[in-house]
Amino acid sequence: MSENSENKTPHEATENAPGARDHAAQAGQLDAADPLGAAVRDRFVLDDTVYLDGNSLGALPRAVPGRLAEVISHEWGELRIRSWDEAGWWTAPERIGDKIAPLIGASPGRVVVGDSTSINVFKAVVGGIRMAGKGCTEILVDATTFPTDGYIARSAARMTGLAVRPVEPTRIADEVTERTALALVNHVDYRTGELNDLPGITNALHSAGALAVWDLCHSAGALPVGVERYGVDLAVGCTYKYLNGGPGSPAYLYVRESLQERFDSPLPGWNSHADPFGMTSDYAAAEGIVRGRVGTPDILSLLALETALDAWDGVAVEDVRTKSLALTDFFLDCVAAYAPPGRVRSITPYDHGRRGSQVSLECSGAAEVMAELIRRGVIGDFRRPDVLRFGFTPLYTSFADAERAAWVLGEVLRELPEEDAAPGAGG
Ligand SMILES: Cc1ncc(COP(=O)(O)O)c(C=O)c1O
Ligand SMILES: Nc1c(O)cccc1C(=O)C[C@H](N)C(=O)O
Repeated sequence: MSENSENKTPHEATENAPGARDHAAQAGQLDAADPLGAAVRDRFVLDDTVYLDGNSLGALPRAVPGRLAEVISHEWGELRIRSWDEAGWWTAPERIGDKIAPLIGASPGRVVVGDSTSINVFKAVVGGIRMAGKGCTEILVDATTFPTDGYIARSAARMTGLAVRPVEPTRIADEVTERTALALVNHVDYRTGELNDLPGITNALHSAGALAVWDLCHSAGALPVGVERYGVDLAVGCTYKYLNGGPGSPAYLYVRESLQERFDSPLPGWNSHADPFGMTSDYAAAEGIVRGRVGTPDILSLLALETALDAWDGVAVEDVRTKSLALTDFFLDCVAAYAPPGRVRSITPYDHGRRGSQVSLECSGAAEVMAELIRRGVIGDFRRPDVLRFGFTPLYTSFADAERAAWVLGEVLRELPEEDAAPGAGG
């Protein structure tokens, strides 16, 4: 595999002869030796395109359509209202939370599934502020965050009378003060694929008396998170990326066990009530992670997610991480070999300790280049102004996919001369 990829950058490549597809044989060897390999890949519906957009929408697990058909025809069609009890609909948010828990390093009873990530950010930030000390006057927000977290955090701060200070993740340890209630940080940067230092940042926040709130959207299912091991206080994440739950599948909220009793949800809907069918006008929060619930769960999406998570049977997230790093190393090597020198530059760190499971390449005319890649069957995505994003989902991405994507990228870059590729074009 790429022993010295950390010293090599795509723009240093010198060999670009079209036809010198010299990494293809290596891809075959790596796939043959891959312990996740074809059997796990076969759990997904794939076609002959190279799908490198699982960091935005994961592929469809093969078992989901049949399960959904059964839920619709039997549980909804025949059992109807009885399914809330008889088919376990009512308890699905906690049950499926327990299925996600091991993937992020949590014990049972710490994760509840429901609502969107944006809504869970709101619950976590306001809930965190309500647990913070009286003298706190501000929250810190990852300056590079996916926008929704920033928008929600600013609104939450406005509602609670606190200030918001955007801080680069690497600066949080220096910027946190005794007046900081919490910091909201993305574990992996959606744009660059950079992995932020969750243990170090969490520790620094705790040393200053602040809570650590993590957005795991781009890390859960791609690498071990270790929420309990590192003492994370609150975390949120989506399930439609590396967890393959489907478009708009419900998100999750993690609350550290020792904080659950103090977790005062800003959205105390009836599903989080200690006695929801008491239908009383007074609110009494349920015990435990149930208090992270709001209203009626989105059962069809929830149950699709539950079956999607079966694709993890027998798979260790540590093995997924090993393959993810091998895939991204190999892709960077292939890009170095196949792309015309100087046309792309990786903005994803080469250092394994700082890399998530995607490779982002800065490229002039990126919108046009990605459109052409997609036309040729290589599906990544584009983020303005000039970033090509390639997400690697170790459960189903093969080394052959990585090689083919880099090869087609090389072809496209040779055919679209740089001067024709307007920087920042498209949206
Ligand atoms: C880091 C991060 N947070 C939040 C979101 C979005 O959350 P929601 O599912 O609420 O749209 C995304 C992606 O869409 C994301 O990448
Ligand atoms: N959630 C998405 C959607 O509903 C439509 C299109 C894309 C998305 C995404 O997830 C974007 C993604 N979070 C990103 O990293 O850019």
